[in-house]
Amino acid sequence: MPGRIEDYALIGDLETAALVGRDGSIDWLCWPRFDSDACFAALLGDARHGRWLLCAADSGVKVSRRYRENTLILETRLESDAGAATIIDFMPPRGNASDVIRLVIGERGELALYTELVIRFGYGAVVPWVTHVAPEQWQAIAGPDMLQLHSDIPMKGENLKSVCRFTIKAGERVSFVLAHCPSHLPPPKKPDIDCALADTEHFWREWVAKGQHEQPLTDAATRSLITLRALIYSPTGGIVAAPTTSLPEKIGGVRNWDYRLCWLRDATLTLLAFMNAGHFEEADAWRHWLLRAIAGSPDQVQIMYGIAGERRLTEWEVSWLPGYENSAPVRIGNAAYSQLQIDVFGEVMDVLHQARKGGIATTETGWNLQCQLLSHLAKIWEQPDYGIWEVRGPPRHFTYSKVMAWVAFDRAIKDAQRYELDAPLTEWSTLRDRIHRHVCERGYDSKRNCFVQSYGSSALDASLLLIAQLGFLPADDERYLGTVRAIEASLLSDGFVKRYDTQITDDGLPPGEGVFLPCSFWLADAYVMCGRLGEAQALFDRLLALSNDVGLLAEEYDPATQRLVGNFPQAFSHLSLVATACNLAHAKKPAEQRSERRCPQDSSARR
Ligand SMILES: OC[C@H]1O[C@H](O[C@H]2O[C@H](CO)[C@@H](O)[C@H](O)[C@H]2O)[C@H](O)[C@@H](O)[C@@H]1O
Repeated sequence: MPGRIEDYALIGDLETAALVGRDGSIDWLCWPRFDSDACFAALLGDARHGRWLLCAADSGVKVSRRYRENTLILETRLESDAGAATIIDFMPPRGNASDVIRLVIGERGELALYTELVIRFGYGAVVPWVTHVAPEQWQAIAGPDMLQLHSDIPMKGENLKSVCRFTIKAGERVSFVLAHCPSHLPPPKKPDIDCALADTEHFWREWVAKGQHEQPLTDAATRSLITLRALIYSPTGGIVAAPTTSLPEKIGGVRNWDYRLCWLRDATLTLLAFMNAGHFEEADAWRHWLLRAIAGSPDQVQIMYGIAGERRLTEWEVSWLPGYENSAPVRIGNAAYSQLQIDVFGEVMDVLHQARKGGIATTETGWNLQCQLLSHLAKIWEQPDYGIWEVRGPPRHFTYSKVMAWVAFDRAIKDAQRYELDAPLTEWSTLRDRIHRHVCERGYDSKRNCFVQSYGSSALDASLLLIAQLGFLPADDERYLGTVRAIEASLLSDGFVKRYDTQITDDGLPPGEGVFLPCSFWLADAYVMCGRLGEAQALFDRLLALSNDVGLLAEEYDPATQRLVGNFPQAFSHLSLVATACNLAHAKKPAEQRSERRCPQDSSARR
């Protein structure tokens, strides 16, 4: 059985990532890309679906973990009366080869360790052809893929696995390097482990140091930024929402989705987090990714793409995997890619607006594309859509979608005015005002004094917490304050926020899921906006306490079982953490709405 979701830590090489359990088992790894087939899929089944275990051979050994400071290098310390050792797990940022390196260092006395490598390509289905090239070198081949293992100690084949029990003494080191390469090419050379470790450490420390922020970031925000950076597919700048598929939003349920894709929403919000923390390089790379991905006819813009901008993301179910703790189905691809979600236009315009303010150059082509997107939005904003939550029930007029249509025109107008860009300003301004009236008339319930999830509905929706931060209404507007109160009264579970009530809203799925962590951060942001700083800090602290021992968060949390649920680690949760950390850092000054947020490099001169 796989571990609990919070038992996993992330390592990655900026093109893919692996999950390492507290028990020393790598239970998830898709190679060579985030969205490739997994060769270790025990996470969604069991050891027979592929994993790589490296752990103490005997029971009674204490385990503790941490990341080496400001890096993605994982250190798992094993300790018993007999001895102590540390396992260092890491993936060097991708060069010519892609490696998982596991280095065991004996520190005291002696410890018995055990390793077991089970390679199953094709999401746990395909048993490879394994050959013994040299005493300490193995190759596993199936179709297009080859894995090569170099180990300092001999492994032996046993029941379609490679296994070894060994002892490590104080001062000794044992290393394992597992590399992926296409099976038609010569296998890569074994890297120098010390150089690879030093380079990896240098890469991450340097990246962290590049951020420019007015106040020092907290450790939690830094860990979130490192996690977000690890979710960027470096060759293209595309960002996955999470490195996993089908970790359930409810254990045993069907709300299991593939997140190894690039959502415009999640990616733009990630970019806002990076820009808040002064990381502009990634913002620029993603802006280029975006312009390539959405290039073409504006009426064909999708809400998500593959990491290289692929458009066909057909969803299918993996019949041979039982799913995480039997939460079936396991899905690959995501049918939501063809949905209309109007908020995405607002998110894209907002991030491009923030990028310009951050001094990231805009091109004429980029601005033309924005203008075309807006002329398309002008035609469709009144249509019902599937909303930010991508409901699989009927489309409707989601209030948040319309608010974001307002955001789209608002930000473009501001850019056109500030940077003197060519634009139909009168037309856009008229439309912006019309959308505002539309939302205030039809998305607002005057009897209950709150905005509602969709026009005509009585349901509430946590996305409406963003209304003030987006600049749609001031935070002291009675309608906004009433919405915050209504959400506090109806959508809280153990003080955390559900995105909506799955018993009331027909989202096309059986009801029941955890609290959605980004929404809980939004409530903390709303408290900041409303001047309720003590409550904001208290909620933020409670949210931080949900992160696991190495600072990672899933998409959701189940207060009943006190477990993290949903895909892991989830960009949406971590980017929201960074945003709230920044809001709290600025909270002593008047709260700033997102539309007016200052950027460390804010300069209209740098276009
Ligand atoms: O629960 C329904 C939907 O759940 C997923 O969407 C959620 O995750 C996305 C990526 O983080 C996020 O952008 C969206 O706002 C969330 O609701 C899933 O990907 C959908 O297919 C599914 O319908």
